[in-house]
Amino acid sequence: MSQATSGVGSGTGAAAGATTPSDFPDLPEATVARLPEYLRALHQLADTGHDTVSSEALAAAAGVNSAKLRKDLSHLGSYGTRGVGYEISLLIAQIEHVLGLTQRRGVALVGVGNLGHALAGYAGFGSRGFRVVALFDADPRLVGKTINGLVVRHVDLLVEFAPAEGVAIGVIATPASAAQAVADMLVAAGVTSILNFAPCVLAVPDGVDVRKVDLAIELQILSFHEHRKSAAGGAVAVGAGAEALPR
Ligand SMILES: NC(=O)c1ccc[n+]([C@@H]2O[C@H](COP(=O)([O-])OP(=O)(O)OC[C@H]3O[C@@H](n4cnc5c(N)ncnc54)[C@H](O)[C@@H]3O)[C@@H](O)[C@H]2O)c1
Repeated sequence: MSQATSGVGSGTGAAAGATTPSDFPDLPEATVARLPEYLRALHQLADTGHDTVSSEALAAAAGVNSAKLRKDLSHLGSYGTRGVGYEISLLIAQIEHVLGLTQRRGVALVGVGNLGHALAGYAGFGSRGFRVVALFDADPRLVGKTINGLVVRHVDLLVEFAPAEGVAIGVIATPASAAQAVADMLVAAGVTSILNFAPCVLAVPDGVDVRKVDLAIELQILSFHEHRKSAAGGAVAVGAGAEALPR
């Protein structure tokens, strides 16, 4: 099993269409996590009429340093051309190929409360290679409702319907107390990739990948940096914009 918290994540040597993820068995996880950033930046550059981009400009657009970007892309066999840079369309095709984005993957959302409802209507999935194909919830008041053209089914039907709907990735947006049971259902339905928004650790069998998104963790990390900055500045314990918690 692999479980990770997100926070993050041409003059090409290898032809884009000829590569598969198994061609890159040693691709570092940190590089994989940065590829979507490069892809986003490359699409933006292509949309604004650019054909080529220097490593410095692409690195700036992706928010990384250019040495790291060149190293990342060298793992894919992309070295750019001196004086020209990377050919944008080729690099897009290659990164999409490595990330397996050449086919649109079906996503099931489980839990369509505040967060799940918002995710169900998120246009960014479609434009980035994903399609929400099924919605599940346990609340009888939600079951049968249509959200963004999809009918909410009872979660008890997940194992039956997920394979039929071509679900490749399950997104859990239920309370933490329900998340493990939902993960078990997704696994029973043959889903091997799970994005977990619930604040808990999931136990899954080998071969199932779980990524966790937790905005509170990101805020806590920022809080640590705020805390350190105020300590360095000799400020009082409660900094600007902060309020003491009740004891
Ligand atoms: N990761 C983040 O950054 C982040 C941000 C906000 C919320 N969350 C988490 O996301 C989850 C959802 O938050 P929310 O605000 O949408 O809560 P919510 O209460 O509005 O929605 C939860 C939904 O899950 C459904 N549900 C409960 N048990 C279920 C089950 N066994 N099977 C299927 N559906 C079930 C409920 O009926 C409800 O519709 C919570 O765990 C919350 O802590 C995470």
